[in-house]
Amino acid sequence: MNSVASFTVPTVNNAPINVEGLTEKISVRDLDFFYGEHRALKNINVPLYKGKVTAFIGPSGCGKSTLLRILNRMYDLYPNQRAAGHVRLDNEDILAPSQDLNLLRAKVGMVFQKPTPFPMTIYENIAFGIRLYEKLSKSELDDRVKSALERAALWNEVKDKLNANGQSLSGGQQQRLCIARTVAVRPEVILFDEPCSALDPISTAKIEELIDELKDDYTIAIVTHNMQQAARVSDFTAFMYLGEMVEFDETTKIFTTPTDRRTQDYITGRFG
Ligand SMILES: Nc1ncnc2c1ncn2[C@@H]1O[C@H](COP(=O)(O)OP(=O)(O)OP(=O)(O)O)[C@@H](O)[C@H]1O
Repeated sequence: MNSVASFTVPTVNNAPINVEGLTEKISVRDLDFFYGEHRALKNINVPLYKGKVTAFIGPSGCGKSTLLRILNRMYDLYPNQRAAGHVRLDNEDILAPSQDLNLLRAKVGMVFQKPTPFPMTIYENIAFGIRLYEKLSKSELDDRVKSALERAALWNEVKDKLNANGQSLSGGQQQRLCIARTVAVRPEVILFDEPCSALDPISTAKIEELIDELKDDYTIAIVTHNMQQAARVSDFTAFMYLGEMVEFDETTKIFTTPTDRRTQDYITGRFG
């Protein structure tokens, strides 16, 4: 963790501080995670900077998805899964038992590997989530649905068929629908877990463009196996190996002059 050293203590009295003008939106500190007895994450320390995209890379099984699923307490849905340590969102520990999970998941949205539209209309796919959190008038709801679809660069393709089933869209459109659904509840952080792995190159390019646009308003984390994608979309990159955070740094640094030999070997395709 040599190059990450300057990032590991960016708090003063538990308050986020600026590191070279950056604000930590999420601070992961001394985090362990267990599937039953299996310790899948070991002493993870990493910041997610506000308004930036952070990519998580590393060989299969190194713990990338596990880490992402902790950031909105998704693991809480499963027995025998346990996190220990600290994850602060705006300085509030989201691992605290008192954490309101609905509120947390409204603030920290997630887009999965496989597009997962609900078996309902395009309109309802978006409106459904909004209604869980807010009571809006019909016209306010219409406006919100429209702006979420615009934000996800899907409006022009679906504006004349909002009553069609969401599952009738192409894979790439379905993934943008899922992004619109996430954006519609106005989260502060968006987690992308290999969002393009089921998509063709054109749809992938659209999602990458979208991520680039979204980062102006959201803090973004993305798990990807695609090194070019990590290099293209992210500002910071975290390289994980066997449940450990090996190196975290600016993406340009990770891809040009990584500090750790294992990072170098991974990005040059020597393993993984
Ligand atoms: N539900 C589970 N029960 C038990 N162990 C699990 C479970 N999910 C993941 N693991 C283990 O935790 C470790 C980390 O898995 P995780 O899925 O987070 O890795 P990953 O880096 O996202 O992998 P991939 O790139 O293949 O998706 C692995 O050793 C995996 O076998």
